[in-house]
Amino acid sequence: MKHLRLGVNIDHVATIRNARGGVHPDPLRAARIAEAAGADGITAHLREDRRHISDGDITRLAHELTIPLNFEMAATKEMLEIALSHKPHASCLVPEKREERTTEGGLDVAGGHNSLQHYVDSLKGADIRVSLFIEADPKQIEAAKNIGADIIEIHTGAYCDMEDPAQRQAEFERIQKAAALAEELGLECHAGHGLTYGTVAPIAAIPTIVELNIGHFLIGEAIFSGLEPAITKMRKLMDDARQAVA
Ligand SMILES: CC(=O)[C@@H](O)[C@H](O)COP(=O)(O)O
Ligand SMILES: NCC(=O)COP(=O)(O)O
Repeated sequence: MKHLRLGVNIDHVATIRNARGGVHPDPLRAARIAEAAGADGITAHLREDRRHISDGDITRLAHELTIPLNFEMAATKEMLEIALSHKPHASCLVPEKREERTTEGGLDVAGGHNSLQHYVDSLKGADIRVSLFIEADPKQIEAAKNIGADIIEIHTGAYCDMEDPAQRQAEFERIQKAAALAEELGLECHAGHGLTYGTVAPIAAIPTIVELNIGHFLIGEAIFSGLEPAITKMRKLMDDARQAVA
């Protein structure tokens, strides 16, 4: 059974910092705590509007982290230049709409692959692993393979938000099939967005998923329990779910 990695997304440490300006709380300090608590990597999304993570945060993370950095970025010239200057372990291309509250869906790789090809090639040319954040849709997964992505990250937001059990089960099965297709095509499969203690186990039990990226819930939970205990608990829920299917 493949090891299931946990990437801790620290964006919302920066959200809290930015509410007052200044330097507290520091996302890099959160990243170090995450590592001590068993995170395998750190994810940070430098949004075009800089609503949370800043350019300075990315510089510090890229230079000071001892675990891999997954740099989430829109497919823009500005972000590409930043990625190429820091050479993170991986870059995950995500769709971005300035007015959205959070990432609402996946990239349309199948419909717009010509525009993404340049970004995939440039990042890979700099030895940066390329991930595409997409919906659990076979068309998108095949398109990701065709443009040379190394990884897909399946958007789990809809699965997490669905309240109707039948609908959630249907979305879960779509994710399960998508993860199997990714493996068949030789793509590494990650998943994330909106995952919580309550929703993580079924996703963690999908054997062809090798990494989960989790942020907003963990940072919120850290207010009540502390960051290290919140991550330790998430890690245990993931490991227990994985063990149960081994
Ligand atoms: C792409 C993704 O799922 C995360 O980076 C997420 O977007 C971060 O949080 P916000 O959407 O709130 O910026
Ligand atoms: N790519 C998903 C991610 O990094 C974390 O999303 P969330 O847990 O903050 O919703």
